[in-house]
Amino acid sequence: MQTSEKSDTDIRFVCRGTFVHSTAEEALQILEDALLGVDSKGKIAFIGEGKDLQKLSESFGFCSSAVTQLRQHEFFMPGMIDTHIHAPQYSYAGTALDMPLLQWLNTYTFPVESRFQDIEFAKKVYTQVVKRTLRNGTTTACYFATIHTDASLLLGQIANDFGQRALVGKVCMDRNDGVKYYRETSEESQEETYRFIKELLNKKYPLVKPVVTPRFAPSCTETLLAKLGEMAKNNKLHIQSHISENLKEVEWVKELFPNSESYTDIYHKCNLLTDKTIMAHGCHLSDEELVLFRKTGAALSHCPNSNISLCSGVLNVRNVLNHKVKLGLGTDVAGGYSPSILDAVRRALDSSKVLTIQDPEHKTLSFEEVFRLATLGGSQALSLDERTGNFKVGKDFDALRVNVAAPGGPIDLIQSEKPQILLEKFLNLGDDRNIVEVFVAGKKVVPFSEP
Ligand SMILES: O=c1[nH]c(=O)c2nc[nH]c2[nH]1
Ligand SMILES: [Zn+2]
Repeated sequence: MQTSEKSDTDIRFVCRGTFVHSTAEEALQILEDALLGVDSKGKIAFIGEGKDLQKLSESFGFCSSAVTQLRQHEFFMPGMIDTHIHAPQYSYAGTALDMPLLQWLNTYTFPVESRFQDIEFAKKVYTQVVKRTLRNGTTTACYFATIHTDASLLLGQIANDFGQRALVGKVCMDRNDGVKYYRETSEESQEETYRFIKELLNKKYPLVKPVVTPRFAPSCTETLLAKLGEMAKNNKLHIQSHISENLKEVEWVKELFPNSESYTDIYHKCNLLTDKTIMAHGCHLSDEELVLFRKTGAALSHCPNSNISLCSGVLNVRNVLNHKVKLGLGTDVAGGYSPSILDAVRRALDSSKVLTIQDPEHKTLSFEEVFRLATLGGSQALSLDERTGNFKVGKDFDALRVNVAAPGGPIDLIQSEKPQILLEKFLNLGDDRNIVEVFVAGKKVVPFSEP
């Protein structure tokens, strides 16, 4: 039994049933007939066994009749973590997947992102993306916005209003020869990033924080990258960017930064690789670069839908894990066409199988391992694992109540199944119809409450 030190914590609610989650030791730990109590601050106060109901209700002072009992085919799992998503690109998700990265950015992405100076358009898209991801079980999202400070602040406000845990980044880019009207001067980028961070922190949103966001090395001069590194260091901020997604991009980076040893070295020299850094993709990183990630504590976001959709490459997740680099999953909307981390789970499994087809020695990822990437792995990658990622006393209760046999849902259960099979079916076949409730920091955020 796990309990918090103080037994006089006010209990907000208690649930009883099956809980599945990951730990450092076990990719899948199943707690059957467990009792989990959430305190008035939204934190997990205790996790015990159903048979100890009486004892727990006495020491924590809750009424045993007020316990919510999960039904058959239901379980709780930790909320899923999207470690890389472009909120503005949700406006064209599901389209524009017919060209490689660099052309794709110039043809679709930059023209669309430039529209977000229109705050009404931003409000519409950002409300939709926050609602859609929450419904799909994303309790934490690490968002790229655009270069527009006020619209980026609005994204933070909308995530806060709907109760999603989020890191939000105002995008920085002081070079863009492809689409010249979508870029800032270096001074603007620095000043506006400073304003963005200050204003967002001043809001004191409990779950929404800023993240320093150079788009990627080709969009930024070395001067800007170094200034952003300094800003992140002085204010102990999160950092996000892209790295080694596509081979043409890697070649281009070599031309733009001839004095750097590698793509990773550029970010490293500018103080942008820290234990609060998350870099998307990394499909073409060398082992030496992975060693540098490990040394600095920087993390990778694996975005398999995007990597396949834009024909960028296939990340060897097994190799990343063997290098002990922190790793989470990302949808990378809209290079990835799906806003659901369940889709990222499936594409990660498919990608791993493709690697096994190419090399039978490759050790395919199991669904349990990918489940861990979608939850605990994501929280570690974002350095938020003190707060979220699994069910541990003292962490926030970020959770999905899953009903595998939800009426009208996509899964037909022929017979009663063990929790491990229920989870596997949900990961492979489930969708938002199976996610009957979503909790963030102990607050029910789905179904949405009436305004
Ligand atoms: O998948 C991606 N999406 C983007 O918007 C982007 N910008 C730089 N590199 C990128 N990769
Ligand atoms: Zn991206």
